[in-house]
Amino acid sequence: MAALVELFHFHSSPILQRRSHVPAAMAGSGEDRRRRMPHVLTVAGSDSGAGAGVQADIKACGAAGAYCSSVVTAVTAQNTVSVQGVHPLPEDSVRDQLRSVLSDMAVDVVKTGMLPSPGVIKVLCDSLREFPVQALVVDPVMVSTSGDRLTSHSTIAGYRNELLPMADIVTPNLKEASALLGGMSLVTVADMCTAAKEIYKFGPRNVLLKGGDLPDSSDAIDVLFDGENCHELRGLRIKTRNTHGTGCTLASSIAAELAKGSSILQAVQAAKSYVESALHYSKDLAIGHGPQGPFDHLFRLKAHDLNSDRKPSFNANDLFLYAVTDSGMNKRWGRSITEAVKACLDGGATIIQLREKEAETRNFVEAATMCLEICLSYGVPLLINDRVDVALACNADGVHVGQSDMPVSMVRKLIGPGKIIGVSCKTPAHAEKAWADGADYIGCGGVFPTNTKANNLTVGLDGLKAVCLSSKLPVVAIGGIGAGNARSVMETGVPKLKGVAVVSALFDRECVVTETRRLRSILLEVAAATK
Ligand SMILES: Nc1ncnc2c1ncn2[C@@H]1O[C@H](COP(=O)(O)OP(=O)(O)OP(=O)(O)O)[C@@H](O)[C@H]1O
Ligand SMILES: Cc1ncc(CO)c(N)n1
Ligand SMILES: [Mg+2]
Repeated sequence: MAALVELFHFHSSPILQRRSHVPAAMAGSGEDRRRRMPHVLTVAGSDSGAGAGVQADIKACGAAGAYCSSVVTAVTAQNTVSVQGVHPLPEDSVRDQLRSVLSDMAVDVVKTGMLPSPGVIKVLCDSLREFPVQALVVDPVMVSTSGDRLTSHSTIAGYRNELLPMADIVTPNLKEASALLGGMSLVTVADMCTAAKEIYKFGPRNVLLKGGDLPDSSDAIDVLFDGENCHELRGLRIKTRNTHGTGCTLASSIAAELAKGSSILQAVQAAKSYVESALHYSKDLAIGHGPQGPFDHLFRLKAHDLNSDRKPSFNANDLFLYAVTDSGMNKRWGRSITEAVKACLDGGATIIQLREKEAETRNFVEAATMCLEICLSYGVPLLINDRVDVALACNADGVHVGQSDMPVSMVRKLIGPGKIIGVSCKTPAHAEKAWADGADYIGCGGVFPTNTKANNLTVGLDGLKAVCLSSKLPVVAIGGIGAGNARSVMETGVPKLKGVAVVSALFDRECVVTETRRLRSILLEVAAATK
């Protein structure tokens, strides 16, 4: 009876309150002032190929800045072709490992992967009752992507009846969700929401149904049901064969973010964006001969290496008043491109981008060469929109590309380490990728509706803030910005936001110098007020 009462009490308390609200890394008692690290314990199987399982978990947590201890439940022999063997460890060994870690090492979050038998599930649930943790993330591993079974049929009941009621979040893929629900077929996003709600009834506080294997979808769509709302989380689907271990990685990354103090939704979004970046970064990686390769969890270390070779000549403060030229507007007002550039420099623009969508290449290169000379005399960098060839030909200071232009990593290879690369981003995932690929800054927008760019999705001030908060690179806001609203943009006060980029507010006006001065004095006022 006592056990039952304890169990009931355990289930009804929000798990994130079980221990402390203070993120692990910040907690510190008077007696022990040693630095703490967010700590995830993974209870999972070993993957000899190291793309999934315990090995993936340790790397994913490491990449997120969390410590990861590991209780091994089984040793698998597997590679990029298939699973050749599964050797479950004795339940006593799993119990011993759990006790060793949980009794001593102040674990914040437990993440589970392969649990080979109902007995192991029982051992784990008992251990969690004895040593409560802040949160439990359950990845109900059942079948490998190669189709090999990683658990017995009888464990499905163990998941449903014992483990899921204790979980803060469970992360089935489509097949696992279907198995948990006795074979329900899942083909659409609407099916995924229905299934997530059904799985929620088993007792977990959140259900993340992963759509990595959703047929015919150009996006990677996951669905998060939190008991009230069904959030549809869309990411880019990266074209690669290197997706072995995405599920383990996602769950571990969620666990690490929870250990750092994030909410469930924040943790899931950060984890999804990390998986997307890692897949993108590793899409051409060649490890193994089978159909599904692993990816590089620690790509960020490499991104740092690549970027640390560079001596970036870029100063983020140059983004303060960013002028983007438009040939149509110049024509309308009867100005040459050099006249337009000189005028905005006189008004105090701090960086110039030539955006010439119609110009013939010969004329564009000539104009860019003249503009570069003018910019050099003002000590202001000149960037070229989209045309890497034109930037190279006139030796401009850099290039600005959009999401459908040449990928940043290729631009970097072509223009070399010393040049500036900017990239247009609408989402935190875009921003993450821009950084990993070696860009120098991000242009985020359209913040407001604009006529300069047709069919351009508006992200609003909230979208801008979200990108700035997640971005490791400096950001310039763009899209419908002018003297009337620049103040509201800069007053968002988000640290990475360095300035505004403008087109029509400068160039679709009678006097470019006057308009640039007007905007500059507004920006200076906000900067002075927020200092
Ligand atoms: N090609 C891809 N591009 C981007 N994201 C992907 C891709 N494939 C999977 N994902 C994402 O990776 C995460 C894991 O989902 P997935 O459905 O692949 O899990 P899984 O089948 O459990 O993985 P595994 O069993 O291989 O470890 C999800 O967030 C999913 O959207
Ligand atoms: C050990 C292990 N755990 C989980 C998975 C699922 O990807 C796998 N292939 N191997
Ligand atoms: Mg999986």
